[in-house]
Amino acid sequence: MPPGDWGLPIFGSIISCACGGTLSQYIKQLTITYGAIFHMKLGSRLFIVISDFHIIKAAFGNPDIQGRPNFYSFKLFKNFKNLGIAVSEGKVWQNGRRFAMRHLKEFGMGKSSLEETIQHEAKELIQDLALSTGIPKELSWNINVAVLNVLWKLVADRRYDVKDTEIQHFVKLTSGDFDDIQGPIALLDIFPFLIFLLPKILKDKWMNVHKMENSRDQVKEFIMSVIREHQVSLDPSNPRDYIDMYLLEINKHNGGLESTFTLEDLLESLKDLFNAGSETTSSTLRWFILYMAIHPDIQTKIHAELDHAVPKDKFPTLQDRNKLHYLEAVIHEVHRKASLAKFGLAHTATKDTRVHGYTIPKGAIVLANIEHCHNNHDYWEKPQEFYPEHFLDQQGRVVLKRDGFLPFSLGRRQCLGESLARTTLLIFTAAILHQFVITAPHGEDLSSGVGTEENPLFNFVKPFKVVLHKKERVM
Ligand code: HEM
Repeated sequence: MPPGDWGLPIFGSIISCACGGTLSQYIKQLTITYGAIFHMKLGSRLFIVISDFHIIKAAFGNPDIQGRPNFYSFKLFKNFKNLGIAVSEGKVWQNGRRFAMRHLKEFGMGKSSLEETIQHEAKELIQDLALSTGIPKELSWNINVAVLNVLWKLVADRRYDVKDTEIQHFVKLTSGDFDDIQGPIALLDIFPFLIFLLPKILKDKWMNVHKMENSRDQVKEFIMSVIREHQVSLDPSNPRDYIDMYLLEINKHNGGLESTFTLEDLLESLKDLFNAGSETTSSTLRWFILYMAIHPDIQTKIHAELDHAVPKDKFPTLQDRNKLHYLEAVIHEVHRKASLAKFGLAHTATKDTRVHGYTIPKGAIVLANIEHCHNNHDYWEKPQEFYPEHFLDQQGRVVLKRDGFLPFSLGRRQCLGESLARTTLLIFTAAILHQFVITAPHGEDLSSGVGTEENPLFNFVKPFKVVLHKKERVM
C-alpha cells in the first residue's frame, strides 16, 4: 500500500480533514508529508490520492482502475442503477462510451462540419451581450444555453433560444446539482451506514436529498420528452443525431436481455452529456472572462492577435486557429489556473492491482490530484501567476500538451467531450474579444474572486460583474 493516514477507527481522518480547513488543504498537507502517492481513510472509504502526472497517467491507463465508487450522491441521480456513461462501470460504461464517441464524432464532434453550429451560437451570444454594453453586469445563463446548443446539435439535432426560460431552468438545475453533491451529502458517501440511520427530514433539509431527487426527476421528464419526439419522427434510413442512432441500436438488439442498449440507458447517457457538457464549458468561459477583466495587458495582446488574424468584417473561424496561438495559450492557462475538476471524477480499483510499485486494493477510490499538478513548480515556471507563456514555445507557437496539464483527466475515462469543449471555447472566446473589450467595474478588484478553495471538488467561478465595451469593429 502507498504510505498514508489511517486516522481513527470508524471516522478515519475526517476529523483531521475538517480541522485542517478544506479538503484541498488537507490533501495538500498529506502530499507534503507522504509524497506523490498516498492513502487516506475518510469514514469507511479508502482513498488513494495521486499527485504526480506520470503516476496518474499509469494509473488511469490501468484497466483495473476504471470503476466508479458507489457514492450515494452519484447514484441518487441514476436511481441507484449502473446506467449511462459518467458514473457507470463495466460493460454498460464500455459500450456507452464507445457508442457516444463514435456517433458524436460521426455527427461532427472534433470536425470542421460543426463550425457553422458553433459560429451560429457564438453570434447569438454576441448579439445578446451587445445589449448590455457599458454597464456592470453579471454574465447570464444565456452562456450556458449557447454552449449546450453546440452539444445538443449532435445529440438531439436541435437548438434553444439563448433566452428560453425553460431550458435555462434545466441548466440552472444542473448547476445546482453540482453545488449540492459537494455539500453535506458527501457524508453519506463516506459513511454509507448513515443512509439508513439518518432521519429523512435531516437528509432532505440539510443534505438537500429531496431537492436533488426533484431535480433528477424534472431533468428526466424533460429528456424523456426529447426521446419521445425522436421515437415518433425516427426515419431509420436517415438518422439525424446521436439519439436516432441509439434508438436504432436498441431496435437492432431487439430488447435482448444481454444488451446494454436500453431506453433507460439512453436516458441516463443523455443526462450525463447534458450535465457534463453544459456547466463545465460555460464555467470555463466565465473564468476566461474574469481573467480577461483582471489582466488587461493579456487581453490587449489577444486583441492585437485577433486584429491581425481576423479581418474586421469577418467572424473568427476554425481556420484562424493556426493564427491564434496566444489566445489558445491563454485558454489553456485558464484551464490550468481554474482547475475546474480539482480531483477529476473518482475512479475505483475493480480488483487488486499495482501502481508505481504499490498495491491498490480492490474497492479503493483513486483520485487524480489535478489541482496539485496544475500548481506544481516541477511542471510550471510561475505556477501562482496567470502566465500564458507556460503554453508557448520559443517561437510563440502554442504547446497543447504538457506534462502536468490534465484539465480533462487522462487515460481510458478521459473526458469524452474534450475536443468539443476546446473548439467551442476557441470560437466563443475569439468571437467575444473580436467584438468587445472586457473591464472590471470601476473601482472594483476582481482578483479577490480567484483562487478560492471553498468547494471541495469543483472550482466553479462565483458570480461577478464585468463591463463589456463594444470595439470599433463591424461584424
Ligand atoms: C471545459 C470543459 C470540460 C472539462 C474541464 C471536463 C473535464 C472532465 C473530467 C476531469 C472528467 C473526468 C475523467 C475521469 O474520470 O478521469 C470528465 C469526464 C467526462 N466528460 Fe468532460 N469536461 C469538459 C467538457 C465536457 C463536454 C463538452 C462533454 C460533452 C460531450 C463532456 C463529457 C464528459 C463525459 C461523458 C465524461 C465521463 C467519461 C467517462 O466516464 O468515461 N465533458 N470531464
